[in-house]
This record gives sequence, structure tokens and C-alpha cells, in this order.
Amino acid sequence: MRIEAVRLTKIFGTARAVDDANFVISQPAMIGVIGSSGAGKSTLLRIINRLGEATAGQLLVDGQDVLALRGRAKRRWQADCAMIFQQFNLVPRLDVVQNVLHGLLARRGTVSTLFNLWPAADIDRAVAILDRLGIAEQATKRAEALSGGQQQRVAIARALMQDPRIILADEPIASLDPMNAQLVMDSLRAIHDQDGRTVIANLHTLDTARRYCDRIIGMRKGRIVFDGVPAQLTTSVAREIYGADASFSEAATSTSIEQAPVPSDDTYAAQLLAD
Ligand SMILES: Nc1ncnc2c1ncn2[C@@H]1O[C@H](COP(=O)(O)OP(=O)(O)OP(=O)(O)O)[C@@H](O)[C@H]1O
Repeated sequence: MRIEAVRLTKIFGTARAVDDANFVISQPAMIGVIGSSGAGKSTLLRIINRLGEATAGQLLVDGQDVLALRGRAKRRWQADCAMIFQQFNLVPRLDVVQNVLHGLLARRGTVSTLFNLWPAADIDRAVAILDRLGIAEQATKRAEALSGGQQQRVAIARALMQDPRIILADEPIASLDPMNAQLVMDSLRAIHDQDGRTVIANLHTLDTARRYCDRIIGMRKGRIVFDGVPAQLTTSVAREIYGADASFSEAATSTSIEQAPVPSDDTYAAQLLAD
């Protein structure tokens, strides 16, 4: 699969949240997107998944502009690129397996879920995916009873259930402690290595991007100002991305810094549940 972003632009009012972004992904990759708050990282992922519409530009996937798709074809594309969010976006009162099975909504209708009519083969697959992520023993618990790190792995399992070609992760570890952050990043890396799926993760922390990603895209004020391998990301380049002065230190973007929780974004759940 070849993905090419051509002059992707998103304007909110007068703000250019994504400004003329161009990149090519010619083979499965693990890509980290970095940049300070407001740089446009989330907006970029949402455009790719069609949760948000671009103002201009194209996203060519094997030559076809997926931003122009409508109806069923658009939903098929959305099923091909699963989203993972900082706040997990699980259904709290449902058990873990049910949450994972919801990944199938991207590929199928909603009728079966209304009646909880899941074929045994689907349930077996959901449990196998949970097992792969090391949380099969949590399968019958309510999602809300799990720790944040476990909930994020359930969200990854839900994403895998829809068998996507791409996983888009929007700040997947920003709400997690360092140990759980590592477990979640290890899982995403394994999914890329073992399945050959492309993973694009927005990351607050440079050290995480360096450690887990083969390629890093740096955004500043909507523009892509860096696109290269971690070794090319020198301190002076990092400073340019973050718009920081000489006092900038990488430690300031370390995973050990706790992020304040942000309100959950339930658009994704709404999209999955939509007809
Ligand atoms: N729905 C919206 N309406 C208006 N402006 C928006 C909207 N969503 C994002 N923006 C603006 O677009 C710009 C980019 O925001 P975006 O959330 O993509 O940045 P980000 O790099 O993901 O930041 P963060 O790391 O804080 O999540 C910001 O200036 C933001 O205020």
C-alpha cells in the first residue's frame, strides 16, 4: 500500500491547523508524529481517517484519493485505518470482550451488536487478540474496572478486531504512567513488526518517538518541518520543531512528565455506532 499526502490543508476559521502537508509512505512503517501542543498532529490523523474533512489536498492510497470517497467506500476506508485515542474511548459498562467485538462494527452493521449476537468464531478471535496483548484474563470484566494501561490495550485489541491496514494512534500514552506507556508502545511496535501494519502515532514525548519509530514527522504550526529517521533528529532540529530556544532540553518532553487528562472524545464511538 502506498500512501501519499498531497498538499493536505485544514483551516479552522483563520487558523491553518494543517498547512500544505506532503509525505509519502511507500511501505509499512512505524511513524511518530511530534510537535508542540496545537501543531496540528490530531487534525492530521483525523483527516487521514476522515473523522475530519480536509479543506484542501488529497490523500492518495494506491493512487485513489480517499478524501473523495463517499458512503460505503468511505466507511471501508475508515475500517482500514483504525483509531486509538488518549482517553481509550471504550464503552465503560460493557465487558472487555464486547468492547473488542465493537471493532467489527467498522466492517459490519450494527444489528448484531444491538442483540449481542456475536458468532462464536468472532468471540474466539476477540479473546485470541486479548491474549496476544496479555490481557485475556480481563475478558469478562467491565472496561471501567481496568487500569488505564489495560484499557488502552483493550482499545488496541478493538482496533485489531477490525483488521485494519493502518493504526492511527492519537497520543496513545499521554494518560499513562511510564510502565504502562511502555507496554502500550511495545504492543504497537509488535503489531507493526509482526503484522506489517503501518502505525502512525502522535507522541508528546521525543524519547518515545526516537525509541519506537523508524521515521519521525515533526510538525510546527500546521506545517511538516521535519521528516526523517530518528538519527537525523538532532537537538537543534528538535528545537526548531518545538519552537524552543537554546534552553530546550529533551528531558522536557520525557514520558516521566505527567500529562493532564483531557475530556474524552466520543466521536469515534458515535461513528462506530452510526448506521
Ligand atoms: N474543531 C476545531 N475548531 C477550531 N479549531 C480547532 C479545532 N480542532 C483543532 N483546532 C485548532 O487547530 C490547531 C491544531 O490543533 P490539533 O489538535 O490538531 O493540534 P495537536 O498538535 O494535536 O495538539 P495537542 O498535542 O495539544 O493535541 C490548533 O490551533 C487548534 O486550536
